Amino acid sequence: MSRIVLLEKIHRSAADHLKAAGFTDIVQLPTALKPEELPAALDGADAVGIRSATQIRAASLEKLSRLKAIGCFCIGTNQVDLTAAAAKGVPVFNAPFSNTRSVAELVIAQAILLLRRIPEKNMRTHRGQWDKSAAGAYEVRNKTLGIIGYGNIGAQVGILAEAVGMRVNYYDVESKLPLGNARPAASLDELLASADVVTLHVPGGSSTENMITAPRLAVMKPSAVLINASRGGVVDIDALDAALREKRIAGAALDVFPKEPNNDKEEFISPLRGLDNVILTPHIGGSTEEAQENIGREVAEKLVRFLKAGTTRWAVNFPEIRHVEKEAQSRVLNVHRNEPGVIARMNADFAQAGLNIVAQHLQTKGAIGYVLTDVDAPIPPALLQKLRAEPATIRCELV
Ligand SMILES: NC(=O)C1=CN([C@@H]2O[C@H](COP(=O)(O)OP(=O)(O)OC[C@H]3O[C@@H](n4cnc5c(N)ncnc54)[C@H](O)[C@@H]3O)[C@@H](O)[C@H]2O)C=CC1
Ligand SMILES: O=C(O)C(=O)COP(=O)(O)O
Repeated sequence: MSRIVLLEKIHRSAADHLKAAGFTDIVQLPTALKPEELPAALDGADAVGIRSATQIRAASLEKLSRLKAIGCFCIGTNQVDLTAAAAKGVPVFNAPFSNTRSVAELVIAQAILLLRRIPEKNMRTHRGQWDKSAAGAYEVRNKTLGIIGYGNIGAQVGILAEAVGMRVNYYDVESKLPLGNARPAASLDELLASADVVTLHVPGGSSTENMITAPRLAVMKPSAVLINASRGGVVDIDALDAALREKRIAGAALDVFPKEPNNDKEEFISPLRGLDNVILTPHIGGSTEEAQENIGREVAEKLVRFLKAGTTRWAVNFPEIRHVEKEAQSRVLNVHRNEPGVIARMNADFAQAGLNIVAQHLQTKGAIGYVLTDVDAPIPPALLQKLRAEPATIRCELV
């Protein structure tokens, strides 16, 4: 029976779904793990569930030889080395839409709070000051929202922003169909210069690392505010700190940080702590009851389908095979290097063992080939060994 380890307080809906599907060996841990803690914690694990904080890089994957699947119980997957995982025959799943709305609602709330200077007013009122003044406080109506990254979250933020009367501009590296009255900007700087509220919704990783630096912040209006609920590395935090302290921009709301604590015992360290015009939240953009319950169920279902049937629909790094139940007594899962002749040789091995193939499902993605073969007989251990010994084989197992 497969062992599944769930980290980072994944919602109980995940364990409930896994148990209902017959998986009883479930280990649940409340925190993220550091790379050096992974081998011991995941010893014997067939699948692991993480959220955004646990980094699974190539070096860790090398040590996790039994691991067959990774479930990211969130949207972002930049915390996993997707290429290294695919090369080890490990599909990675996520929940690409489940917390979109939660992030979009938070961003709209932050836009309103920042333009009304609520963070400062809140701090002052807590300190006993009665700063009843309209100076520098604005409605969001008729203001321009600049969205960087017009994907699932960015587009939904745009729709909600129009509902409160904002004009919406967006910038994306891909050509995107504008929703509502949103308008694409010709360049990042054009978008930054036009916006009263700038909000970031790009993926993390090397392509967006330090996308917002001092020269980019200098293009923004002094009255504008910046919201980042994407990934901490997207903004050069020292440059932002300087821009805020020198009042070169009016405020910021940050939900994500270059360095985030792994658990609630570790202190959160940031130069932005204590600034009155900044909203800081502990990476809770997607942390609503609704989103977490949905995510738990959705990713658990993907893991169940993979562990029980080998199907990989919605895997983010792997050839996708649509869900089909086992159509015969045995199903052989084979991950291999995508090169000519592999399937022919494999099928010859089945034929030599006197086995008739009932159904076969093949997909490839880049360097990786993936095939499920259904046979109406038990698979002899010698055949399994032979298939595993094929030079192009990365992983070959019964499901
Ligand atoms: N704060 C939180 O709790 C949460 C944060 N997130 C973060 O939000 C990110 C975005 O999520 P989705 O909208 O679902 O992803 P998505 O993949 O639907 O959209 C990302 C968009 O960014 C665009 N993009 C990529 N590189 C770009 C660049 N250099 N410049 C401009 N545009 C670029 C893509 O073309 C795409 O349209 C996730 O990758 C994740 O890191 C997601 C959920 C919760
Ligand atoms: O969904 C995402 O990408 C997020 O950033 C949310 O991460 P979390 O599950 O809250 O650690």
